[in-house]
Amino acid sequence: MNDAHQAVNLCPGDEPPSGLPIVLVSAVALVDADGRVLVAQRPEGKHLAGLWEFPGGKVEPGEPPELALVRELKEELGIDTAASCLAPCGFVSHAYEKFHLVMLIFACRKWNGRPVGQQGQPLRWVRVPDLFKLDMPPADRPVLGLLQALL
Ligand SMILES: Nc1nc2c([nH]c(=O)n2[C@@H]2O[C@H](COP(=O)(O)OP(=O)(O)OP(=O)(O)O)[C@@H](O)[C@H]2O)c(=O)[nH]1
Ligand SMILES: [Mg+2]
Repeated sequence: MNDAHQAVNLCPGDEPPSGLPIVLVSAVALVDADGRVLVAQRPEGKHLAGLWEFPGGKVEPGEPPELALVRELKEELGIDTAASCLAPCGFVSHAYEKFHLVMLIFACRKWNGRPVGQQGQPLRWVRVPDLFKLDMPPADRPVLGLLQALL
């Protein structure tokens, strides 16, 4: 056991603040009746184009994260849901080259409508163990562990 007065360095990899802007994103694990999760392929021309992601997007200033996600799900997938249908799962914090991403992850099992990529982005329903085989953004890896534990 650690002596309370003893200096310990538990996090030797910690670095000083990077000065990168923080970007807050809300994203969702949309879960169907078979326990599969929806992923979308990021459109051409966007950061990390071609990778499979959890639908969602940037939280606007003053916007509650749940409402940002309800808005994004309408814009990106054409489905309707509500803040009360979003269960917080966790978050990831990841430094990209030009910004630091803080992404809140919600699970959602109730929505109206059939998800269709509104910018033509391909969609796939994937079992959680199979998510590990997909090409996803580097920030998303810890999310898979979260989903494995929770779903
Ligand atoms: N939606 C989403 N964004 C992710 C994931 N993983 C990840 O690193 N991101 C990053 O989070 C950032 C913001 O996401 P976004 O591009 O969906 O934002 P958005 O829908 O508001 O798009 P816009 O800025 O073109 O309007 C992007 O740089 C994206 O690469 C993920 O699983 N889902
Ligand atoms: Mg988006």
